[in-house]
Amino acid sequence: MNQDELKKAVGVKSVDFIQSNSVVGLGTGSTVYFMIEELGRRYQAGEIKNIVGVSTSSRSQKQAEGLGIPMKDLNEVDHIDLTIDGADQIDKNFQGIKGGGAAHLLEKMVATNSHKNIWIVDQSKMADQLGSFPLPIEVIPFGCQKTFDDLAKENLKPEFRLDENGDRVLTHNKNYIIDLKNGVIEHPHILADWLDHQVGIVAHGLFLDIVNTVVVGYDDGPKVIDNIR
Ligand SMILES: O=C(CO)[C@H](O)[C@H](O)COP(=O)(O)O
Repeated sequence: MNQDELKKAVGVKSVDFIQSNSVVGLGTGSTVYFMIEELGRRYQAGEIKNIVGVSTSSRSQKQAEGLGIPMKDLNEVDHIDLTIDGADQIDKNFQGIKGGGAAHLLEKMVATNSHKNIWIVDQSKMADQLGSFPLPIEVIPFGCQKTFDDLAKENLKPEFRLDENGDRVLTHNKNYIIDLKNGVIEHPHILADWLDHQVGIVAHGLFLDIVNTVVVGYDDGPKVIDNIR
């Protein structure tokens, strides 16, 4: 199977976890795309009824609305039953890096307001340790060079993320993304704690102790790893 087929297989499989009468967080990315397509299909067929979606990006919002899935803002729901999202890297302790699509602030807010979180990934995302995927940091534009310098002083090898025109990528909230390219992250909790305390950083892509179930796409089919925490 090619990578897209693996992504589709896990996206479709993960919809088995969505129950009728529930509030569902919809992640962002090319793997989640397949999940939303399948959710829309089952919703239209009446196989899943009475759900409300909460999206993590305008892309997912538009896709879900186009499929007729009722959507609400995070402010309009008192809880989310389950969020299904992609990930950029998952280590052997099921800690993750997210934000490759620059949506990790909204994704983290939705994930931390969810009773349960499922990540859907193809096999290439599984790693022993985090870090070969650069760690995305969302920073406010005001004073961002100071924030950048602080990250550089810690030897975290920061680089502003640029688009195809060479302009700084803007997030949903009109912030910038800095990717940290310092390689293997030996102590994710220590780094996350430090980043959480830097003024000017809005959100980092370390998603620690969040996921409950991972669905991994392998050539012989999706494997569900459940009851992680
Ligand atoms: O964190 C994310 C967006 O901010 C995505 O979930 C992550 O980048 C995975 O995307 P894809 O399924 O396209 O590989």
